[in-house]
Amino acid sequence: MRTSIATVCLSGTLEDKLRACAAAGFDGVEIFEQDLVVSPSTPEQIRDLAQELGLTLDLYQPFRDFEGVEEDVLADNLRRAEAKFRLMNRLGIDTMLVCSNVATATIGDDAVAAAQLRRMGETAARYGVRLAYEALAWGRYVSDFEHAWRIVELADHPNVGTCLDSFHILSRRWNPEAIEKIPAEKIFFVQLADAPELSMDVLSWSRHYRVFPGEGAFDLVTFMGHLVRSGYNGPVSLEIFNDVFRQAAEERTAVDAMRSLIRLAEQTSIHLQETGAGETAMELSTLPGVGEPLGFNFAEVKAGDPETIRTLLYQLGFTCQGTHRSKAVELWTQNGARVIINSQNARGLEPGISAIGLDVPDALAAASRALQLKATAVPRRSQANEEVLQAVAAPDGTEIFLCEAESGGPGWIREFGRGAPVPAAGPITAVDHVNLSQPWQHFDEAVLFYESTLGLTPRPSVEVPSPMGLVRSQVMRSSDGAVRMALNIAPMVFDGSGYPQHVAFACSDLVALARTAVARGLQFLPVPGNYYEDLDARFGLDPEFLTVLKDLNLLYDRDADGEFLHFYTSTVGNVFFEVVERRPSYEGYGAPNAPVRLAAQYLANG
Ligand SMILES: O=C(O)c1ccc(O)c(O)c1
Ligand SMILES: [Mg+2]
Repeated sequence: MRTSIATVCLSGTLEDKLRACAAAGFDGVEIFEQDLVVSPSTPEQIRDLAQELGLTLDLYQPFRDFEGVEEDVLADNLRRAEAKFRLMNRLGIDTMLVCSNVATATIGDDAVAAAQLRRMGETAARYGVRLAYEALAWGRYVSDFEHAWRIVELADHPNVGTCLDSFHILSRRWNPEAIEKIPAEKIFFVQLADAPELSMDVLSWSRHYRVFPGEGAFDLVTFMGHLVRSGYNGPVSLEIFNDVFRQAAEERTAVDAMRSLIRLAEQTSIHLQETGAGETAMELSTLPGVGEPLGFNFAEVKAGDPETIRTLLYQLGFTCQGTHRSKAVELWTQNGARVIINSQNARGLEPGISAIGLDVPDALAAASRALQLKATAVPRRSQANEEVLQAVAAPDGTEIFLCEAESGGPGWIREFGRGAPVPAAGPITAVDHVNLSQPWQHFDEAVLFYESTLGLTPRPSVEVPSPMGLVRSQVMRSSDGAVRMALNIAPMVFDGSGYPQHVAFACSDLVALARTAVARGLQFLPVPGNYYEDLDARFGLDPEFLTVLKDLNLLYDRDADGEFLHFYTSTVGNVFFEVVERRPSYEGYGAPNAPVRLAAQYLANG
């Protein structure tokens, strides 16, 4: 699959955009006219830069409001088109996108539109230019890709073909199956965009809310399946009009874009296999398949001064297993819950979650997959007598260690203390989930990253009101729930990196644990009295039980699967801990309690 991307997807100058696209690994780009018009570079300089960067210039776009017009308007449109053909010759671009007329068309007659496109095609042919006619979802007379194709068929000129854009097709709920009826050689170009389900006029939806494939609600895998079956083998190009991407760092957006295409190619390949497609012209590269993660191996907190984290863990019943042989790193455990406190090169650093270890079926395959999906490798030094661990960095900077579970505990434990696991009994059994906050502008990117690299499945996102604004929260989990990660939008007043994140531990007896913690001086996140009155009104709880909850600052929820008890510690630096008890198979996260937690933290942290 030849990958391409429209320059309109990115921020910066045209040169910045080209460099970012090349660095992210795209084969080519579509030049969006406005980017060229505002550039001080000559067309020849842009052509040379693209060549230097190894990028093909696949499309010049858009040419607007050409067809369905009166003869005098047509003459002017042809003059305008010819000027652009000359420009395209200087740029070395051979395909122009012509979108269906939205503004100046007065004649809703296919024969007229076709005849006019044919005349444009005749002129284009003299410059070696091909025209890719695209139905805009809000076109005056032409808004359906099958209609655009009928006009192209009527125009019957070798230089006139069609451009398919998944947004215009799927936003209007046109059936993409009909793509297979278009001869592949008449599909001159293909643009891909995803979008979230929104109810608004289609033009605003298209111009502001498009997202990369996999980040929205469209079924692009099925769309791609029809495209590949048609025999098309040209560029597959991302064309994403999105207000956020237009102001985000272009290098990062381009990587997010590339990741989405790599992932889509893999999914399409699997889909085609499953539906028995056989040989296709387009080759789709796949990735090492990795099973879902099997559990949390560890969570790591980095802290300049480890003392506050040590105290919290002790109060929660953890035991220190000792320090690492060669590094300023400590291991604290309680049954299957392992927390590493890392104070290497961390002078002055506030405590915060720095790494998560996951047990996966095949660590090397998982790391290779993540790297091919443009995760950043984490440079690590291992000594002769140490475990070699695979690690990649997520876009949010969290290091993800890909480990393999071993009976008797991970091998790396032997590098700590006296080398023998300290049996740490206690009601905490394991890490239940990890909650990572994301800067708002990178939320979709984070969801796509964790979904595509780790094989976690996103659950529907929820919005939690807080004194700092609405916090979007999305849980990603493995199907058996052994790995659960919640991604939260950090409210805008924070820069994301400094917004508290947390590790939640699973516990078999929360009340007993809370009592031990109180006795050891743990600072709980205080829960307001109003909450307990509301809880009683909602659930009609046994008064004695309600008193226990209230005295210990415990939160409670209940649904058809069971009951949920949990509490939060106070925040130190950028991290706090939660302890949860699922009775017996409650699957949620106490969503009704999330606003209470956020408001209490707002008050406590100022
Ligand atoms: O919004 C637009 O005008 C516009 C322009 C060119 C395209 O390819 C497109 O899909 C939309
Ligand atoms: Mg388009």
